[in-house]
Amino acid sequence: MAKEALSNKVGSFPKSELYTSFHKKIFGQGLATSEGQKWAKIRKLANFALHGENLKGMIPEMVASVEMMLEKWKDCHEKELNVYEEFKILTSEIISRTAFGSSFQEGQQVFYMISRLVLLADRNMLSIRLPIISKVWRSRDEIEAERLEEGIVKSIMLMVKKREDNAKSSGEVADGYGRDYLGLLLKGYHDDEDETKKISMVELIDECKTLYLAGQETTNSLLSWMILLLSIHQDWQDAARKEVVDLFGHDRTPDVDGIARLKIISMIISETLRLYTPVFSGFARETHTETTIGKLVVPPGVQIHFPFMTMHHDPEIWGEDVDAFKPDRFVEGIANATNNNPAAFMPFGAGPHACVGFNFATYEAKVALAMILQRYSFRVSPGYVHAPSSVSMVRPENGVHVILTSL
Ligand code: HEM
Repeated sequence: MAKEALSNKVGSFPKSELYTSFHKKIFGQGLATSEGQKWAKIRKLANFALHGENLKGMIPEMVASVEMMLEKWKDCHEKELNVYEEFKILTSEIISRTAFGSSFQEGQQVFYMISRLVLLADRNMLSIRLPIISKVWRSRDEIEAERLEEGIVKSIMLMVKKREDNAKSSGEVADGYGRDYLGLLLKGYHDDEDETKKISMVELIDECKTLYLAGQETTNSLLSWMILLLSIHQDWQDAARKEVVDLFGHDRTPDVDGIARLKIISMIISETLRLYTPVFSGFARETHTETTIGKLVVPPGVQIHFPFMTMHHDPEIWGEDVDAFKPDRFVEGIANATNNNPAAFMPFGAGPHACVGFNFATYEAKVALAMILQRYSFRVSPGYVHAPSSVSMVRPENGVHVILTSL
């Protein structure tokens, strides 16, 4: 039923209005929250930017970002490291470089401001706004959120201006904006020939915000939980390392062909996404007319939520060992792992709004994990305290502390 509703073939389950003014400030009218023509226009662009040859072309940037992180780890032999904080910088660096031709350092303020907005949104999820009073009085959080929003817009505008100036000085305005996401958005913004492709500055800014958030927090969560699970399950860590070393040795960097052959790591990624589903629940959808879903007749005005995490922990689908880390449940594919119910596994959502960064995230996780396994073994630090929390994503509240051993 969840898949049917998310597939939304007849347009019966559009996304609901965002919960609070805080969420509106985070996502604006970006890809993750828009519908119809507006969504289709940007989705086409994002598909082009994040798939195929463009995606393959991003692998050297992913590798370079991981190398930067590993360079810092050189003095960490037998020391404790909070990989959650390390991956926060890594995933920010990767999305900054690949989508915006920038760097973590340059985008640092935007990342910080977006994370702060996410915290405020979570804190105010259930706060009630009184219609008249809220017009004249704003809470401290609302005032801070407004300042943050202004700051984010300002920083993105600076990045946009820099790219426009570069294009002008190169003399190639049409193609000089670049082929990354920012370049494609700017081309759309300056497109005077085709009204259907034209993008407004507000849309452009909302898309940048969406990608800064969606492209960073999610993969950070995946990588952190994966390292934790492999620290606990040393047999799987050894198996994954063997696979990597057989393919790339201890110092050859991962390439496209090799990445496609990382079967054990693919299984580990799936099992991690099942146990610690970063996006634990999709955006709510809402019926606008009476709609039939499966055998259910849903009246108009009903909000539908998609608890991906709960679906991934249903013993009827996954068996009695549902809570155990068993990557080999995916060895024969998703249909086999889900007792012939593949729609029960949807860490990246389903239907037209399914994650546009699915391949990007998978490449990123494989490249990072492979390069770490080539150089280090790792085990859980005695200082680690297990505290998964769900502030926007399923994240480790106290970080993931491991002890690294150089190989
Ligand atoms: C492990 C990593 C990731 C997970 C688990 C994940 C999960 C998801 C899920 C479940 C959705 C659908 C939400 C819904 O339908 O309500 C989604 C949508 C989206 N994701 Fe991801 N995501 C990940 C990484 C990324 C990355 C790296 C990017 C960008 C580079 C990205 C960009 C987006 C965007 C823009 C959407 C909205 C798509 C649309 O509505 O058309 N995601 N993601």
